Amino acid sequence: MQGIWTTERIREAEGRAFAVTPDGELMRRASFGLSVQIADVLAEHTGTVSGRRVVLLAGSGDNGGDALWAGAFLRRRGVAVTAVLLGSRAHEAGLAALKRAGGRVVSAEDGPQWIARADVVVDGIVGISASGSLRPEAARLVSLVEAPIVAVDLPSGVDPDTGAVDGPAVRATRTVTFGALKPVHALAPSWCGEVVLVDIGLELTDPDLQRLDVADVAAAWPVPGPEDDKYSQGVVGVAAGSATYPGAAVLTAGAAVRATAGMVRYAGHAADVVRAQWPEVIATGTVADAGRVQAWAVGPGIGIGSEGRDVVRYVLGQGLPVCADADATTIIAKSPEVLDARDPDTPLVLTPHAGEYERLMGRKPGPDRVTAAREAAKKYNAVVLLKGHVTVVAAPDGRAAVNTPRGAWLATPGSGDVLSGLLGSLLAAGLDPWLAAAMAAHVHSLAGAIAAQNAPTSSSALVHAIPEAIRSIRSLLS
Ligand SMILES: NC(=O)C1=CN([C@@H]2O[C@H](COP(=O)(O)OP(=O)(O)OC[C@H]3O[C@@H](n4cnc5c(N)ncnc54)[C@H](O)[C@@H]3O)[C@@H](O)[C@H]2O)[C@@H](O)CC1
Ligand SMILES: [K+]
Repeated sequence: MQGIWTTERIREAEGRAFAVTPDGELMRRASFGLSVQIADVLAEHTGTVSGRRVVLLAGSGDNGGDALWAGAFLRRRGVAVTAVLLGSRAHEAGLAALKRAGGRVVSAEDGPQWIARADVVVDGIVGISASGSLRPEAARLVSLVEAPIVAVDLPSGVDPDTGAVDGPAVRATRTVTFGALKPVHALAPSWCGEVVLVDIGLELTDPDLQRLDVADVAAAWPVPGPEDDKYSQGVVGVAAGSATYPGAAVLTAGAAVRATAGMVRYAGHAADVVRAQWPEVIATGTVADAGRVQAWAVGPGIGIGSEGRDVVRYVLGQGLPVCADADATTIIAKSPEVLDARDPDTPLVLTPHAGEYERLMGRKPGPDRVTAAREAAKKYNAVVLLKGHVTVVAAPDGRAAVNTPRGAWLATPGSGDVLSGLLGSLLAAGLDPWLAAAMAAHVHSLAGAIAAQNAPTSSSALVHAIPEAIRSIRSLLS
């Protein structure tokens, strides 16, 4: 697991580190690491370091200080460094160091001509003390940049704790952060670019947010043992689709088939179509006839009428883990009494997108999606997987995981049905529901990247890419 800490926790850790390190030492570590990364981006984009031109956009706080000190280090490698000072003042020691090293310092007014000739621009405008979007002067200079941007700690203008952007912000090629990952790095990947973590010796435990490593998914993925048969690995029940919309049934059941070696049962009006597509699925007309399962994936395409409501109520009443997706979420939002059928100790995973979230909670998720997911998890005593470009998975006990996607190809019809089938199969295997949801999101986005390979894809292709995704994850173990 990768840990991610809020800026408040980072400040506390910095406070503890300050107390035991000589004055200026943390900034020296940070800015030296930063200078190495700036040189690396220079080399990557121009082929050389010495003789190249770097412009530092330096705000008045320590983020600007990091940039100015990094500029001083780059001077030693023969880089022409120009600092453009923003705000009322500059970090004094950093400014002095840059000047001593032979760096040029100019006002914001003179910035444009230097920015026009820069090979790399460094965003040292604001760091973890930022609030709101870029101020007009900074926004104007940033809009002129054509060179790659290296962001110091985080891209300025993006909220450090939520990743939200509500005005001008920096879009970085690379973000060099210090000590630990902050929420912005996981929640705003398209603004951060590649994120590089420089160790400055902060000590942090109990992360506020987590992100699964490939190794975590590999280690926890259920694998049949020699004693297992088709039942013992967990039988997944899929209640999805309708006679008019059989596609959701085929995709949800198909994802379950591809994600597990165990048995998949289907119940609903699309039984014939499901059987034709997936002969290995045991398909029946109703959930009551489905036979024994260890978990249910319910909802995609079942409709939100009384029949759908009866299906959701039945499934919730079985004392088994349930992934309630799509129409099932809307049914739960509109008729919360269906939840009375549920034993509160049995795992429930809700998988709303923003619109379904609004139905469940009576308000939009808003810019702080992690808090939004946590609040819904508390209210429903369920794991909530809040869909979006970045997926957030929160548990009622406060655990939260983020899945940072690879590209945006997954925004394709039926993609959610696939996630539902994946999640159902992990619940049937007996995994902790929060971990199951985070793992399903991880494999889903990897399968999406495999299916897409930088071109549009479809949910059917996504289903077929699931084994390849699992294989590539598990190959880490061999
Ligand atoms: N504290 C530490 O131990 C370390 C901090 N480091 C750096 O210090 C940074 C934090 O520095 P500071 O706390 O001085 O603050 P920042 O440099 O993040 O911000 C400076 C000031 O800018 C103002 N401001 C807020 N939002 C703004 C906006 N949108 N536009 C313009 N101005 C805005 C605020 O008055 C704020 O205090 C970190 O992000 C990191 O880069 C590193 O040197 C590593 C060590
Ligand atoms: K910055």
